Amino acid sequence: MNTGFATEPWSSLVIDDDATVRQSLRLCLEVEGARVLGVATAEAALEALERTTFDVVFLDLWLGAESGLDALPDILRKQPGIGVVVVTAYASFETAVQAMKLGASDYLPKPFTPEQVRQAARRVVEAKRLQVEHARLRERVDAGMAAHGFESRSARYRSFIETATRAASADSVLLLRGESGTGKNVLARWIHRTSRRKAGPFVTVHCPALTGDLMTSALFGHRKGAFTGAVADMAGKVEEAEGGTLFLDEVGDLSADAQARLLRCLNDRTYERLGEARERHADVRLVAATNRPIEEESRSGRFREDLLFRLNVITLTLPALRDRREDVLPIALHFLRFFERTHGRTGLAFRADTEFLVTEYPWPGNLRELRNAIERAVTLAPSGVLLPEDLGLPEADVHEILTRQSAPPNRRTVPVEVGADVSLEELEREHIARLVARAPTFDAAARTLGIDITTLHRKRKRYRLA
Ligand SMILES: Nc1ncnc2c1ncn2[C@@H]1O[C@H](COP(=O)(O)OP(=O)(O)OP(=O)(O)O)[C@@H](O)[C@H]1O
Repeated sequence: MNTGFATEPWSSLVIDDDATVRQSLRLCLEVEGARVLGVATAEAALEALERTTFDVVFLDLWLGAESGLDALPDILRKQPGIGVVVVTAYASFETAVQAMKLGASDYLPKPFTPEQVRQAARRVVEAKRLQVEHARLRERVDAGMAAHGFESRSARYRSFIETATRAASADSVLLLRGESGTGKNVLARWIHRTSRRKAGPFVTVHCPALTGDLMTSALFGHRKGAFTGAVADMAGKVEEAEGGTLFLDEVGDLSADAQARLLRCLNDRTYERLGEARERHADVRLVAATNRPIEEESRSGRFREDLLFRLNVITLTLPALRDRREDVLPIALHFLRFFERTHGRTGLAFRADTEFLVTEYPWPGNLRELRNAIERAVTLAPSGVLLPEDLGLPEADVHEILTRQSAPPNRRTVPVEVGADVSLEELEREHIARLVARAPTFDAAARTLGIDITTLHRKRKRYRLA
């Protein structure tokens, strides 16, 4: 009978050198709907973790001659974020603290009751479910935020989006490139939504999170018993994405085996689950992304050249934020309005020097860094007027940019005139100053200059014009 607290199937790895304890933990957990794998040694546990993801691990702190505490960091490295409950007959406050410091989620003293096991498993599984839910909500927030995020004043970016729109409808393999935080994940999701596969699923695989057989089985699935730890048949992400789009983030991190299988899947649309002879057909559109120079990895033999050719048919390279400066302020204002709503604040505005900083800062972390800075300011700023320090940017950069802003314009002997020995900036400043002085309104001045009103205000601030 399954009296389980979890509505979805979940799995547990029990690591204990005592077969009786393994058996009693198995019984307690199976009643709760878990699929359980029991192993006696740390080595067997690490091997199982290499191949299968588990929701919760029960780890005995005394594994014969081995110490469970020593194995704990390796377990957490194999599957970052996995919940580990440490179990021991020699419960002491110090070992508990030590285990928690090393990253354990909970502590179970021996002898335990079925109710204690159930409670410990429930806490870990529910915390994990909440994390997944949080990530899902975050993705929806990002997708919602991006609804206006493809509008642009930059001719270069607009032409990029036009190309991306054409590529989206083509149903071919796409490779998205660009620095970290330029929006490859958001673009991939948008490509899916605008493609003819939009009614199908969109499935993301973050390749660096997977290694070895675990990667192959996560992508292509496995058959029960295919390896230690394969406690049930499992479909892979390729199957999950059937009829839709499979997004491989950081594709350069694919293992050699996964690369070979993916190439075959792209070439003849077939694959097999690990440990199964049955050939399956895949109707999936592949979108891959990388922020690394994958050609170098191909030259060094880490990434198959034939797969790179296959992925590289249509490449979309997202520009860095510093290469589309005209978009920075409108996007920052978009984020400001967005976070105002989500944080229940109103009437927030950048002070003039904050606006100057937002426009001039190079944003090496691109859209992600901009979004985080604005969210931080909206969350922490004590007043409605956002100050430069509210953005939490590196102090040296802030100082350098704000010094530039407050530097008095050079006293010069040469009059600022067309054809004189002056820079374009000085000419622009002078031209805007004279036009604004004589135009009846800022709107009229902007029209004459052929720029929009926001750009005019930005330039007035930048040149410190009245
Ligand atoms: N078009 C957009 N409009 C508004 N915000 C965006 C847009 N694209 C991305 N962002 C913001 O930037 C953040 C980072 O985007 P994303 O994760 O897509 O970048 P990435 O290039 O895939 O980064 P990495 O290479 O580090 O995985 C998103 O969480 C979102 O907040």
